[in-house]
Amino acid sequence: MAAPTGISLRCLGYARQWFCFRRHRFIIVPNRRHSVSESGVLYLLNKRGILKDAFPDTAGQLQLPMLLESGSQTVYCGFDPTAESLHVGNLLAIIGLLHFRSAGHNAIALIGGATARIGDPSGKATERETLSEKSIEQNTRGIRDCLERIFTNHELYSPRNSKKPLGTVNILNNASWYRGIDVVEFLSTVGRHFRMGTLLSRHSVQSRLKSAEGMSLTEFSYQIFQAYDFYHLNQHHDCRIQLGGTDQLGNLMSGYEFIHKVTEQQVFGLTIPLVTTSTGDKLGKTAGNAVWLNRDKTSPFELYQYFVRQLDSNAQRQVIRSVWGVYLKLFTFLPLPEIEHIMDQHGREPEKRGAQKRLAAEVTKLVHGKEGLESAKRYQMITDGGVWLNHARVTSPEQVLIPGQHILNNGLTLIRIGKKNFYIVKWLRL
Ligand SMILES: N[C@@H](Cc1ccc(O)cc1)C(=O)O
Repeated sequence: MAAPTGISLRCLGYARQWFCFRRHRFIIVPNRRHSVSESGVLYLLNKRGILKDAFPDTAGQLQLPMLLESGSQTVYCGFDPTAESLHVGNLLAIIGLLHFRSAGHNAIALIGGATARIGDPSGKATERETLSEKSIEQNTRGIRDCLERIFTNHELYSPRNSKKPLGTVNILNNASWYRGIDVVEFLSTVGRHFRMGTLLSRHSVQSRLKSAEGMSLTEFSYQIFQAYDFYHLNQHHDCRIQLGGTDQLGNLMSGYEFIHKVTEQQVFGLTIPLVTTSTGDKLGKTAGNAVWLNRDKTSPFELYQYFVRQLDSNAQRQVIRSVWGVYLKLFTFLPLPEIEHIMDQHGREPEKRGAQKRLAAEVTKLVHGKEGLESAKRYQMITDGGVWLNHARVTSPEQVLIPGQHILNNGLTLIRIGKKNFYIVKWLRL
C-alpha cells in the first residue's frame, strides 16, 4: 500500500478524516486532532485497497465521509447481463457493496436489463454484439441468482467488524423503469441536460472514435442511460453513491453532472481498482477463459483451485507472499489483524500454502456457501494425493473407475483416504 505522503486536504475541524490523492490512489489520513473514526467504511475500504478514485475529488474528500457518518446511506453498483453469470472480475465490486452493507448502509445491485441492450463501450475496443431479449432475460436470471446467493452467504458466514445492524440489499433491474418511458419524452427532457462536448470528451468515446470502426449512436448514448439510472435511484431510493470499476469513471461523472444539474444535490462516484495477477493479467481468467461465479459454469472446486493455484510457483515466492496478503484484504472479510497473523504464519511455513488455502476457502464460501466449500475440499483431497484406489494414488477428480483395475474381479475396491481411513466397497453387478 502506498504511504499517505501526498498533498493532503484538511477537513474543517468537525470532519473526522481527511483525504489525499497521490498517483491516482485514494488515501485517507486519519485526523489525529479528533477521535478518528477508524471504523468508517471509507477508511476501511481504503485500508483494504478497495478504493481507487472518488468523484468529484474535492467534494468527495470533504463531504462524503461526513455524509456516511451522518446516517445510513444508499450505494449502488450496476452489472449488465451480458453473460449467464458474473465472474471473478465482478467480485470486488460486489465485495465493495457488501462492506457498505456491513457498515449499516443500504446496497443496491442493479442488473442492467435495459443497458445490456445498448452496450457499454467503456473498456471495449469494438462494438458489442447485440443480445436478444431472450438471452438477456436468461442472463438476468443467472446473475440475480448469483447476487442473491452471495448476499445470503455474506450474511451467514462473513466476519463483521461493525456492531451496527447489517444494511439492506436490494436487487433491481433498470428494464423496469425504461419500459414506461417514451423516447421523445426522454430525449426532450433528459437528453437536453447533456452537452455534446462533455460526452465526446469521455475516454470510452474518444478511444472508439479513433478506431476504424467508429461508434454507433446507440453505444454513444450509453452514458446517458447510466446517468439516468443514477438519477432514478437517487429520486426513488435516495441513492447518492455509485460504485464501479475504473473503466466506469466517465459514466459515473455523467451521472454526477446530470443529477447535480437537475436537483443540485451532491452525489458521489467511487471507483475500485482493477486487480491484476503478478504477471499483469486481469484477475479472473484462466487460460483465457473467465472464472465464473455460477457453479454450472465454474464448479466450486475449480473456483477454489483457481485461487489456490494461480501464482503458485516457487520462482515468484517473494512476490506471491505480498500478493496473498493483498488478495486476502481485497477478497475476504477477515479482520486485518487476522490477515497479518495468517501472513506471518505463511512466511514461516510457505510450503503449507496456508494463505492461499484460506483465501480460496473464504472466496468459495462467499460464492458457494459452506456446502460449496466442503465439496471443493473433498476434490482438493484428491488433487493433494490423499486418496488411493487399490493401493494406487489417485490425483485427478476426473478419474474413471475401470473394471478389472479399480473394481477387482471379486467386485471389491479398496479405498484409502489419508493415512488411516480404509474402506472396502462391494460393487453389485445388476
Ligand atoms: N456500465 C456498467 C454496468 C452498469 C449498468 C447500469 C448502471 O446504472 C450502472 C452500471 C458496466 O458495464 O460494468
